[in-house]
This record gives sequence, C-alpha cells and structure tokens, in this order.
Amino acid sequence: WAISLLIFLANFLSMIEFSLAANAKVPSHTISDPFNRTIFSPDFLFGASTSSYQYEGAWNEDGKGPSIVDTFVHTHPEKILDRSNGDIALDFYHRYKEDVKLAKFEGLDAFRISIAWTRILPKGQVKKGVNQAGIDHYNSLINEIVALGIKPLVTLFHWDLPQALEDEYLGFLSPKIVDDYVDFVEICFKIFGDRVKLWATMNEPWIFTSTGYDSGSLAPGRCSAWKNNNCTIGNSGTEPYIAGHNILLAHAAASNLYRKKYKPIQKGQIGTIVVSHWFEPASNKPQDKQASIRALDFMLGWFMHPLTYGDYPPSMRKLVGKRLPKFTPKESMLVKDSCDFIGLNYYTSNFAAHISKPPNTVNISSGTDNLVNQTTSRNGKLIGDPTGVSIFYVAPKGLYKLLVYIKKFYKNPIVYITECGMGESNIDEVAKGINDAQRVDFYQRHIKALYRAFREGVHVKGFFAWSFFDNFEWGSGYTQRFGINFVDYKNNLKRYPKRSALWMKKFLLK
Ligand SMILES: N=C(CCCS[C@@H]1CC(=O)N(Cc2ccccc2)C1=O)N[C@@H]1O[C@H](CO[C@@H]2OC[C@@H](O)[C@H](O)[C@H]2O)[C@@H](O)[C@H](O)[C@H]1O
Repeated sequence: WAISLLIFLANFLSMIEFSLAANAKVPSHTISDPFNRTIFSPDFLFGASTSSYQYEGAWNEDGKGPSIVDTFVHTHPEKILDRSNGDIALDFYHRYKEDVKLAKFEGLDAFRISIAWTRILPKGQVKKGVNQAGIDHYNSLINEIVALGIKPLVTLFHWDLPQALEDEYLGFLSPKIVDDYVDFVEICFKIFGDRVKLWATMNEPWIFTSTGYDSGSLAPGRCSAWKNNNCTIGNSGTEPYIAGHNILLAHAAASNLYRKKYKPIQKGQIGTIVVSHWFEPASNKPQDKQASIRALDFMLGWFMHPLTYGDYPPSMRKLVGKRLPKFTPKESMLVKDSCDFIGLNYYTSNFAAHISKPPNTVNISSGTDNLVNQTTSRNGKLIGDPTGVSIFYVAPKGLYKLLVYIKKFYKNPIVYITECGMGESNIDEVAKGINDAQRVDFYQRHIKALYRAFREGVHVKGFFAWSFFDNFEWGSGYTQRFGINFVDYKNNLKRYPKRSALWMKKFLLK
C-alpha cells in the first residue's frame, strides 16, 4: 500500500504540475496561444494506437489459430532482445473494457486497434472455418469503444498473417494472398462496418517487407543466407519487392470491394498506413541532396508512388531493375487512387549520403538498393535529442517537412498521423516509468510541427500516439516502452497513466 500511495501521490503531483505547465504561455513566436486542441479543426481526431499481436495476448484462446508471429517468436526467441513474446502481452484480450475506459478518461477522440486475422479465420481461409468467438470478441471491443463515444480506427493487417497461409503458399510471396485477404476483410466490413468508419488495410508494408524478407528480424523471418541472421530460407534482394507488390494488390482489391459494396451504405473511409523517416542531405553536395530524395523514394515512395501514380518511383525502377515486379494496366488502375486517406507513421529523421555502389555488389538486399548511407549525425551533430531507442532521435521538424513533401509530391491526400512516439529502454520501476518528462516534450514539439503543416494547408485530420500502453515491441520485446500509459510487467500488468497521458488529457480538454 505504501508503494501504491507513493504512485498515487506521484500521479497527483504530476497532475498539478501539468495543469500549471500546460497553462504556461507558449512563446507566441512559435504557436498561437493557448496551446491546446482548439488550434486544430473541431473534427480533428486525437487518439492512441494499439495492435493485436502486441497487446492482446490470449495467443491460442477461443479458437484463434497461430499467426506467423506466434510461430516466429516461439521458434526464434533469440531474435527478441529479452527472448519474450506476446503469448500474454498486456492481456488486452481480457482487459479491454477497463482499458477503453482509461482512454475515455484521458480524453481520446479515437482509438486504433488491429484485428487478428487468425481470430476470425483460424486457418486463414473461409472454407476452413469462421471462428464465431473471434467475431464476438471484436464486436464486443468495438461496442465498448463506440459506447464511450470514441471513434475506432481499425487496421486489418498488422503483420500477424495466418501461419496456414504461409504454409500453403508462402503468404504474401504469392498472389493467392489477394483473394484470401479480400475474403477476410469482407467479413470485417460486413460485421463491423456499421460502427467502424475508418479502415486501414495494412500497417507499414515497408517494415513488414524489410524485417520479414530482407533482414529476417521479424516474421516470417526470411532472408538471404549471407545475412547470417539465422534464416532458413529467403532472398533479401527479391522477396521484399514480391511481398510489397502483393501487399499493394491485396490492399487495392480490398479498397475496391469496400468502395463498390460497403462504402455506399456504411459511408466509411478506407486507406492504408505507411511509415517513413524524413531525410536531410548529409552535405550540400548535389549527390547528397539527390540521396535524400532517393531515400524517401525507397521508404515512402515504394508504396505512396503506386498508391498515387500507379507505379513505383522512377528511382526504384532504375536501381532495382528486373527485381521490381510490374503492374499490369488493370492492376495499376486498381492501386492508383485506392486510398481515401493515408495513415502516416513517423518516428524520426536521418541524414542521407550518396554511395556510388552498394556495399556488396554480390550480396544484394532491398535495404541497400537505394545507394544511400543513412546516419543520425552530421559533422558530429546529432539530428535530434537521443531517446531510449538507439535508432530514434527527437526530430519534430522532420514530421513537418515530411507532411509538406507528401502534400507537394503526392497530391495533398487526407492524412492521419497513425503513429508517432518515442521509447525509453529498460525501465521497470513504476515511479520512474510514469515520470516521462521527455515524452511530454516530444508530443508538445511534434504536435506544434503538425500544427505548422496544418496551417500551411496539409490535409492532416488526426494524430494518434504510439502507443496507448507500453507493449511487446517486436525485436525489442518488453525492454522498450512507448506507451503514454505504463504497464507494470512485474505486478499483474497493472496500468498507470504517465505524465504524458495526463498532459494529453489536459491538452484535449474541450
Ligand atoms: N517502428 C516502426 C517504424 C520504424 C522503422 S525504422 C527501423 C527499421 C527497423 O527494422 N526497425 C526495427 C523495427 C522492427 C520491427 C518493428 C518496428 C521497428 C526500425 O525501427 N514501426 C511501428 O513502430 C512501433 C515501434 O516500433 C519499435 O521501434 C523501435 C524498435 O527498436 C522496436 O523493436 C520496435 O518495436 C511498433 O510497435 C509498431 O507496431 C510499428 O507500426
């Protein structure tokens, strides 16, 4: 009880501090006073994001079938920093009613979830059985969210592909995935579409292809032998592009179905979620300026270009050559303009320097095709404040620049920032974990950068923190914490609002 009292006091004091800090005048030269949600449009959505594998646990409960992530973490614990997995995770599968109430308490307008394909179709295909318990679970979760007046944003694929489809035809490496994916999403549209009005088909194809098929650091853990990353099979030079291509085709088929059969009645919006860093040239040399654009092409343009223009960026066509699949005219037409909105996940910025040839001309991989050396410092100066995650630095200006770039080069689409956040590493004590002053600063600076883009005509309509809770952070396991709410892994997964959640609550007061 002493610890609980201490924690309560810490929270209470931080509430007081925030109400003082949050009312503190923001220098007028940076943003209009006051600095709260009212500077954005009334319909602007502030939320937080989650995902099925990282949150739910109950990995094999109520009829759920195994996903490739279940298989991956059970067969390759060495690829997870603390050898952990999401078998239990945060037990969100059983605790979602209390958790969604916490989201309401913290003033969120929206809540992003993903649906685990294998809870609905345990073996990935309708002909092999639909799991009513899975449908019941997500109906209940969505009902809880909507009953509290919160808008759900639902991701249909956050990397947890049914293992049965990987076994049958290698999942996203086969065009067969398109029909099975469409059958899955149609069940979701039909059953949840009366309450879900924001659908995101995929989460971060770039990460899924890069970690799943180039480095092999995530499921399905395929890579070339020369990567020496304990992959039994794979080709880091070709498979990322094949998987990325089939992801685009599956997305386009799902969007086409929704727009033709469900949108006219349900009046929702469908899009997909991309991730990108911002890239600054490593020097004023023209080749480094070109390198920064090429780096954007290979991380953002790989997917944004087909979604906007119906084909890959010219720089990818030139450098990847025959390894980059082609769209038929019909496919190109289906992919182009297939998004009502774009979800953008932003974490950090990098410097980009030109390299004249890949580090290894014999061993080819998608990660080096862009002929760019990405760094986080230039002339000894870091691109931003360091965080607890070695690859992420605080670079809010990069969010602004990336949004303006998308407005300029990708036809100013409607954008939701579907993930933005920072992590700390190796914190276990609650009192330390809830005192996340840097995350408060991170969100203040990134929301100001977002506002600057908004003022300049970028069609940004929402901002979701990654993440609502500390959670299973893929290759980093539970060693990294990205939540605005703390989870005590040592004490029955108890949840505690952090300073950042209380700051957000204050910022969101209407
Ligand atoms: N991190 C990203 C995008 C940044 C990619 S840049 C770089 C490339 C790469 O392979 N990794 C490692 C990685 C691997 C898997 C997932 C994410 C990140 C990177 O962070 N994705 C989102 O970030 C969130 C935070 O990801 C963490 O980023 C730092 C990593 O150290 C950590 O393992 C990862 O979970 C994830 O929880 C969400 O599920 C996911 O949608």
